Amino acid sequence: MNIELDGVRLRYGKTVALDGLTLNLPGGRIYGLLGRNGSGKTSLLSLLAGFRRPTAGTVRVGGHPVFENGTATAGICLIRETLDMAHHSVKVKEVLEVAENLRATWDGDYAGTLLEKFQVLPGTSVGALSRGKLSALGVTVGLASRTPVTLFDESYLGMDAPARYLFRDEVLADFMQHPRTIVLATHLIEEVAPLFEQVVIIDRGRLVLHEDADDLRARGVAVTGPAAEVDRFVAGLTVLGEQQLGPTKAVTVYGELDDDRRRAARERGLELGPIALQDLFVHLTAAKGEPA
Ligand SMILES: Nc1ncnc2c1ncn2[C@@H]1O[C@H](COP(=O)(O)OP(=O)(O)OP(=O)(O)O)[C@@H](O)[C@H]1O
Repeated sequence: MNIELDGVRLRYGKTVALDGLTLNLPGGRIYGLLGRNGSGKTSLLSLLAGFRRPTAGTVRVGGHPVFENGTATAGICLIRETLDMAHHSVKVKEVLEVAENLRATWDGDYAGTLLEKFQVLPGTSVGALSRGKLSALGVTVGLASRTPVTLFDESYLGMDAPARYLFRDEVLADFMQHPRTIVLATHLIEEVAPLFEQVVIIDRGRLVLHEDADDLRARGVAVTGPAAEVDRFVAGLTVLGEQQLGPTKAVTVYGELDDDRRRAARERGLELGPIALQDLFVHLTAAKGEPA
């Protein structure tokens, strides 16, 4: 299901959270939504879920405006860091029952399997869950809803590393079986970056880029080899970071290398490798005076 934003502006009183955002996200893909603190990610996802009305511009999902449109929002599931809907006395199994009643696409067996994998007991009350287990319940609801548009807003914060890896693997496996539009807003970029087909970066409410993840990765390169050779090779390039271990140095640079430069690197015994998406993100969103 396609997501389309046209000239979207969102204000909270005097604060402009989103400022003229125009974006077209074709359906059936996994998107990474990246942005620094306060850049507008949660605001954007709230608009997509129909929780808020844009101050200006249009938000359409599957071709339809979403605000106050129950038919459209039935196919959209937003999972935030904490479960919005659950009072602390409600039991886990009751949360799943509510989700089942809300979503025609709900898969109860899959929800049960996920709870087992995340080791969350159905009889536990929500208030008794640890932060990580609460997040696990949230992502269980998000995945088992199988809504055509599923939005995860930092929903796995608080989960330990094995649980986060489980979440990542489940997103991929379930997406392959049941393709849909998934948007993941995250600060743990490298952990989930392998999932992203396309990346959207926003900063101060404005679009910085919307690009294929592979094209974005190709915007930078890691150069590794003998320190002196590496220094000579990267002279004049935009260096994002460097690490040295004994005589070997690894430098990440911003900018694509043409074939001649790549050949020259090989002739000097230098290795060229992919750069972390997180390094590019830091560079592209660095404020004046910050390391980029
Ligand atoms: N309910 C609100 N009332 C007033 N201002 C708000 C409200 N919600 C968000 N804002 C402001 O809107 C801007 C965007 O916030 P938003 O929560 O969308 O950013 P974010 O990218 O999700 O941030 P983070 O990564 O820190 O969660 C910020 O300046 C924030 O202070």
